[in-house]
Amino acid sequence: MSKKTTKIWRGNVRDAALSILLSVEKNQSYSNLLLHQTIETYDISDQDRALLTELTYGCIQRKLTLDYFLEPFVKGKLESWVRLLLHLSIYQLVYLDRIPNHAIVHESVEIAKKRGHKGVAAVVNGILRSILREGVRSIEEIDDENLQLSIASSHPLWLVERWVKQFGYEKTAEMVHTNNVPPVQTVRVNLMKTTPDVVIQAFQEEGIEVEQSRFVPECLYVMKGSIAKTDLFKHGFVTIQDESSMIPSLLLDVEKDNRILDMCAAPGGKTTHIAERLNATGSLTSVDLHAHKVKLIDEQVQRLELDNVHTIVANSKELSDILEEESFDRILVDAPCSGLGVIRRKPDIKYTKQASDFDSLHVTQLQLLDEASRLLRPEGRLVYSTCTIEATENNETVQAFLAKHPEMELLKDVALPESLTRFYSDGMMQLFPQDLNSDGFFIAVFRKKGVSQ
Ligand SMILES: C[S@@+](CC[C@H](N)C(=O)[O-])C[C@H]1O[C@@H](n2cnc3c(N)ncnc32)[C@H](O)[C@@H]1O
Repeated sequence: MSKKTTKIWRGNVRDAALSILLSVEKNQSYSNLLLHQTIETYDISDQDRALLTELTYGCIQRKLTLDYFLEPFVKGKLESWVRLLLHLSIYQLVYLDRIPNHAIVHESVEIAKKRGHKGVAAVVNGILRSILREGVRSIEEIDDENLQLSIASSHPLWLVERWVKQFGYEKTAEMVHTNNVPPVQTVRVNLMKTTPDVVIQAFQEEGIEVEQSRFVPECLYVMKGSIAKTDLFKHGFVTIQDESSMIPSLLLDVEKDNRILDMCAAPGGKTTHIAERLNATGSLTSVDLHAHKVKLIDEQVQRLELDNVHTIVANSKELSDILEEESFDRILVDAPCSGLGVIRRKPDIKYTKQASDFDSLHVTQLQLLDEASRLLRPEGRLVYSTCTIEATENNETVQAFLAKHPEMELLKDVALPESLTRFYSDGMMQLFPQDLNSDGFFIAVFRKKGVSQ
């Protein structure tokens, strides 16, 4: 079976979804970025965008389950695009009930003809008709508990086994199932300009339903409506940000005249949050390695009308070459990490990470923390955060850092909203996606001991 053409089939949602799935499979880009590009190139109508998103994310999220359903019906080897086309069809047959079965089969056969030839179309037709006749096999018949969880939730077995060892079966099961549930959008209210009550009222008048979080006071859940095109967003009253990502800035305990450093700042979610909590007399230096990413911080700073942020393009592992040692009251290291806490937003991550990635990230994270300890003044506070739940990058990075830096200690008592205190213990906070229904996150809070100690 050979591929005949990849010419764009304008307006065709399923062909568009297939082209995204193929690019993700070839590691060409992340699904969320491809989705935006494909909506443009395929000229997908407004009403079909939600279906395109659902098909794309659904097939990536359920890849291993779909393969498990497909396998008994396949004789011989299938080309990647044919297998992904069958995933797309099985996904619709099993998980969506608004599209009639005959329409699903018909459309898949048409795509097979267009991308391949009549022979491929006959194979696709035959497999789908057999599935309709016989049904898909049960996952419950898998004996091994971890393998069953891996197939049911479509997370690679090695990750499931690793997490069961680290967190136990129940926590892992809750986490992998939550990873397949779409997140609720959250926004952060810019406290420098307004209050949550005023924003809730203003959104209500525009027909947008939001609810205030009981965890982070400036966080609102968007229950109905879209935020990105509202005036409140354009004029900097709110920022779209996951709730977990708001917590590191709370834990930084910003005081009005602080000199603050954000060492891994782009695209600026936490930097702008810190700046919103800082008085005009305080200052915030925000650093990132990449110029194009620093531009994104500048854009957000401008939108939010913040005038206390100074951005720098630099390697934060070498910042003491350009910034004065022991000169910052607060430092945030929101480190590069494996991102295993954000699988709900970027489902492709779970198939591409390897254990060796955790080790190399651990080294980078330690180098960044080393530099942070040089730049922090005695009695200053350092917050370390990642959006992963992987121990190598979290607890183990913290322990290795403490072992090397006797001048640093974990802060056991911190001010937090009451509803969050149960997640904080011994200077650290590990959030799973199921805890606040938000990203999986890790945060550690350090203090540099005073000169007399
Ligand atoms: C987790 S992201 C930061 C997210 C950001 N704090 C926010 O809330 O929007 C990590 C960032 O670290 C940056 N980074 C990675 N290595 C770096 C280095 N050596 N020096 C400075 N920035 C680095 C990456 O470019 C990336 O933007």
